[in-house]
Order: sequence, then structure tokens, then C-alpha cells
Amino acid sequence: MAEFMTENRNGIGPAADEARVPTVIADDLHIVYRVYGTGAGKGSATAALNRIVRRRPSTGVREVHAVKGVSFTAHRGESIGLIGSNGSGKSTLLQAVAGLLPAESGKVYTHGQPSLLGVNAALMNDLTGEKNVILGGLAMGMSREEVRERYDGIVDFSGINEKGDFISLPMRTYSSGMAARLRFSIAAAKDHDVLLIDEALATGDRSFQKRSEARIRELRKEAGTVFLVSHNNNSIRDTCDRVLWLEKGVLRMDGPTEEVLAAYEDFTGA
Ligand SMILES: Nc1ncnc2c1ncn2[C@@H]1O[C@H](COP(=O)(O)OP(=O)(O)OP(=O)(O)O)[C@@H](O)[C@H]1O
Repeated sequence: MAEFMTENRNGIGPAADEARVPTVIADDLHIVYRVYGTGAGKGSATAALNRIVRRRPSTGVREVHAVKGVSFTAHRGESIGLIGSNGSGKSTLLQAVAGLLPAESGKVYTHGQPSLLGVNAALMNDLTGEKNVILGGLAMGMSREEVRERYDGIVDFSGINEKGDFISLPMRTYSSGMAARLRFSIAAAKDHDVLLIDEALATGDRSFQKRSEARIRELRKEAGTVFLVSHNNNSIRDTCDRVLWLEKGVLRMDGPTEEVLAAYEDFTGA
């Protein structure tokens, strides 16, 4: 890994690079999804039954090459935005950094345990918000004592109780925005080595977004690295100092937020 630590892909000189601690290194990373049973026109139940009866293998494996040779080095204290058109590979890259998707080739190195905070982060719908706060805290490695100490802070931050005592109701009674806010609040209660956020900010209302942006800035100060996937350029502008722009799985640009956003806005005509 040492050889990657001096690598300079962010326009920063080797001396400055050495002083900084790398937290995530992606080295020529390729991610390929395989979708089985996609033989054109052969997806019907009758066709499947015929194949089973004749003991023929299922037709067609379609490969989706979602991330193509991406390399970058992230450092402690950085907040990095991931931008790009729909389907450009942002969520896939985030999941690979979180260790949830295997690399087809290339490698991801991480310092510490990355935590993925996405709109799909698993909370239990049938349990109350209160129980989910406790379980979520324990699942992130907090002690019972720490969870107890931070419980009120998490609930206040989420704003779930602003419109009544929702925290004692099952999560299935929450709107999607409320659920996303609670997820963010649980995850943000802990100092993460590497915090990966997928569109979480887009789901809350404006005042919650402001609070989350402030919390992301704090997390950065507390020496973590934050990755944020968002289609909202203003959220990226407010929170990130560096941006990776993916297009069709390829890392098209990696640099300071304003430079990359300007090029991206040119590209999208925004
Ligand atoms: N589970 C999956 N199986 C097969 N293909 C997938 C799967 N998930 C994503 N893909 C494909 O991988 C590519 C990248 O998808 P990904 O979700 O990473 O893009 P994205 O940049 O996050 O998109 P968006 O901005 O729309 O959320 C797309 O072509 C998508 O169709």
C-alpha cells in the first residue's frame, strides 16, 4: 500500500501528500454486475419451464460494467462529492468503498471501517424509531452507555418529534423523508473514519439539509473522510472541497469543487 500513498492524482505536491493520511485508495477499480437469465424474448415462465424440463442452462448472462478503472486517493479531513449523470456508477463506487461489492479487478484500500449511510441503510420498519436508534447505535459499534448518552441528541437532530411523539411509533408510519432523517441522525452521531452518504441530504427538507451540512463539516473536522453522492450541486458546493465526476463508469475529472462543478455544469448545460 505504501507505493500508493505518494501517488498524486489531486494536483497536490508529494510533500503535502505525505503529510496527509490516506483513508481510501481506489486503484484501477473495475466493478461488473452480472444479471442472469436475460435471454432476449425468453423470459416467460413457459420458456423457463421448457429449459428446466430439457435440462438446459438458463440463457443469457448480461454484464454491466458499472465502474471502469477508477483510481483516486482520499485523505483524512477531506469531504468528497461524487457527481455524474444517472447510471454513471456513483452508488456502485460508494458500495465498493463500503466493501459491499467485490471488485472485478483492481483494489480498494480503506483505513478504518467505512460506514455507508444511504437511503437504503437497513433500519427495521416494524420497530419504533426509539428501538432503531438503539439498535443502529449498537450496530455502529457504540457501547450501551454511549447510545444512552447520545440518544436525546440523535432524536433532537432528526427533528422526528417536532410534530408529535413519532419516535415511539414504528418506522413504517414515517414518511420517507422522516425515515431518511432518522438514518442520517443515527449515523452522524458517531465519528466515522470514512462516512459514505448516498443522496441522504436530498431527502430531508431545507432546514434538515442545513443541519446535515453543518454536521458533515463537523465530522470532517473530527478527522474523518466524507463521501457524498448527490445530484444537488448546491449541497456538493456547500459541503465538499473536492469532487470526483463519473461518466459511464469512468472517472472524468477529480479536483477542487468549483473547477469540477463548472465543467460538469458546462457538460449538462445547467
Ligand atoms: N444491482 C444491479 N444489477 C445490475 N446492474 C446494476 C445494478 N445496480 C446498478 N446497475 C447498473 O450499473 C450502472 C451504474 O449504476 P449506479 O446506480 O452506480 O449509478 P448512479 O451514478 O448511482 O446513478 P443514479 O444517479 O441514477 O443514482 C447502471 O448502468 C446501472 O444500470
